[in-house]
Amino acid sequence: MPKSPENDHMPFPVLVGDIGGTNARFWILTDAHGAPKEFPTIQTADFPTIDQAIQDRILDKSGVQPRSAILAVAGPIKDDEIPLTNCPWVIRPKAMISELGFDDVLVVNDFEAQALAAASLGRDDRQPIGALSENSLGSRVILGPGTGLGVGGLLYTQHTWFPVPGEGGHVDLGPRSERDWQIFPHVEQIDGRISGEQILCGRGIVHLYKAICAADGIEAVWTDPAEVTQHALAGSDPVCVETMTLFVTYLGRLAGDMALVFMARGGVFLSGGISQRIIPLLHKPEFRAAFEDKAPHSAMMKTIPTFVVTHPQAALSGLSAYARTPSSYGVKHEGRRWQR
Ligand SMILES: Nc1ncnc2c1ncn2[C@@H]1O[C@H](COP(=O)(O)OP(=O)(O)OP(=O)(O)O)[C@@H](O)[C@H]1O
Repeated sequence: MPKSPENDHMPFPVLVGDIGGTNARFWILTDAHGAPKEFPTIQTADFPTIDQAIQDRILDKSGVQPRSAILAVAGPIKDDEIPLTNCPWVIRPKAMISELGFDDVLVVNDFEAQALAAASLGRDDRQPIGALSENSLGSRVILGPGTGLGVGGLLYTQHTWFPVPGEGGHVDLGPRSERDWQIFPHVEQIDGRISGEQILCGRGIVHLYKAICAADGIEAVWTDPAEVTQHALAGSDPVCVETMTLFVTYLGRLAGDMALVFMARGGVFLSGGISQRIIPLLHKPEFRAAFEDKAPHSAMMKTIPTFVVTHPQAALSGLSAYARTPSSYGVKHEGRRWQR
């Protein structure tokens, strides 16, 4: 099993990687200060193993042999073999050390990487939703609707950022308004319940759209989430407009709940593939209204800023910030760091 040395930094050059189901993205940091060396995004389907992808597209192209790797992956890290969700790649840190020449490999959760980004992103890397554009040095939350719904916390205490990976996308989402009560009986359930991820992700958009059609007794036309958002943005289909109005309402409601849990005075950050594509819809009043509608704490909620993360490689930026100044972050190494 892996060793558990805490608080020592990963030796440079460091390969940072964000390994998703569809795409894998990598940078090499040669030292703690210089700009990262960037590489084109790799489609995971193009290589049978992550090791081949790293060898062909990074090591053979770079001229720099990284000494260590920090990889962010979707899913739990429990063993020496880490399978990825939605892709046949398996991360084998021991083989990366013996065959690819690394001395040190750390594997973290993808929403931990996103949370690290929320600690370090500058003003140019985010767009405020609502009137508040500044944020204080305080705990934060990151929510990412994409293929699923990822949620991460970022606690700030004792001058240190502690990312908290969790499964917040699977909390219950309940009906609230009269219209919700008409629609929710038609939303597809998972084991008899409606979790956040049943609505607040790509396939969730289609679930919600179909539920509205069923509630109103009309025929569903669209089957792709991108079709629904495009018609909502263009105002060309009233059911799509309602779907996305309710989508941002429920996203605001859940974001507000997570802000309450983490007392996220430093703000809530929306990441994932969908948030950036629906920014005009998030700017409509419903998102913030639902976010703030948290009696008896509505006044406090009005003081919490909300942002869309616009940095194209937020997870890599978070991992890089950690690699450069590890002492600013409380990132657990135990059980997920392997050394030569
Ligand atoms: N324009 C759009 N509007 C709404 N949903 C979209 C749009 N484009 C893509 N999607 C949906 O977003 C989801 C993909 O999100 P995202 O790009 O965040 O993936 P991801 O989970 O980060 O992927 P990976 O696992 O490869 O990192 C899919 O369900 C897709 O159908």
